[in-house]
Amino acid sequence: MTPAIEATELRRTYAGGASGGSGERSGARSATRTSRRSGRGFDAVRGISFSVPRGEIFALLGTNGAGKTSTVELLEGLAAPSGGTARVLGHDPYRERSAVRPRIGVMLQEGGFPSDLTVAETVRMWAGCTSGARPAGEVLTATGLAGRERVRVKQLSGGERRRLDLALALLGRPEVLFLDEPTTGLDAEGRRDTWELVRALRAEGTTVLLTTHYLEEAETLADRLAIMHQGRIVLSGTPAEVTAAQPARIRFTLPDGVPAGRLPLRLRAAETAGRVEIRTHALQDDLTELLGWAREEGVRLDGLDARSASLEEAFLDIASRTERQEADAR
Ligand SMILES: Nc1ncnc2c1ncn2[C@@H]1O[C@H](COP(=O)(O)OP(=O)(O)OP(=O)(O)O)[C@@H](O)[C@H]1O
Repeated sequence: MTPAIEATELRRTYAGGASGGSGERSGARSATRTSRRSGRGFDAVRGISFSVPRGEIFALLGTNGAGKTSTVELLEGLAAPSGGTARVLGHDPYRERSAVRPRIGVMLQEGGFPSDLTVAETVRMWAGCTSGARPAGEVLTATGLAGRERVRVKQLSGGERRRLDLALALLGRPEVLFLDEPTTGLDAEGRRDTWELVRALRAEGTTVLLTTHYLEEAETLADRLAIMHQGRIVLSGTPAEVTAAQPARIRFTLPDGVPAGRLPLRLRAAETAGRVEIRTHALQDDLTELLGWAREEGVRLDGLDARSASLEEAFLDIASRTERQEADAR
């Protein structure tokens, strides 16, 4: 079966470079810009490949300015790639827009509806442009906006506007749903409601591609994810695979008079003011060895804490590692 979404060596270059000219979105840091400028302009997306099977939730993560929105816009058919190919439901989303558009739902970062319209009017207007639209009540209930129909868009809170964005994206019963930072601005409850809704959509067979800055969101929601940094995918896989690539951590405090140098050699440890941290890819073996050593030596390991890496650690590690590599290259 053709994947719902397929990106192959996808590239996006903004003409004229990213020197703060008109039309440029904010978010890039100067170091990032320098390394991504080429003769043709600014390389926001630098040859990325991934595919999303039907019915899967796929999350694109990345630092600010990594190229997530630029990628999603190519897949939505809002711009033509500068290189490589994008396929959505087997079609080119830019050239075959009329075949793709009715089958996808798009929630942009900024909805930009007329702010004087009410919620009900906005949904009606949108439904008028959507073939086979769901009843307004259904999408408003699904997104927690039932009862807010008569409120003007300008009177909605930021979180309620995100919900309205989502309601509109759902109107056409999309087979593929693109969600660009769907829960930004939502409170904890709103975020959880959105997660439940996205899971329910997956259960109905909808494919979802989302971008997010909330690592917990990707960890709990995504079947697979990719982490972008400076226009490239630097790590991808299931949340478990991505975190497994990172070392686990064992931390404890040694009693006064027991230097970290007395630990078994295998447990290469970093000590700061008595607190020891061991980073390891063999958590069980190293923990067993450490506990055996402590027992034999009669040493108490205060505040002992052993844990696998989280997605957040994987993410931070990637960001700092690539920044170090860049600094070295400069
Ligand atoms: N129209 C444009 N012209 C020039 N540069 C642009 C334009 N749009 C985006 N960029 C630059 O391309 C890079 C990628 O931007 P993009 O918005 O895709 O990143 P992102 O990963 O979605 O970031 P964020 O998490 O901050 O939303 C950034 O450095 C941005 O400044």
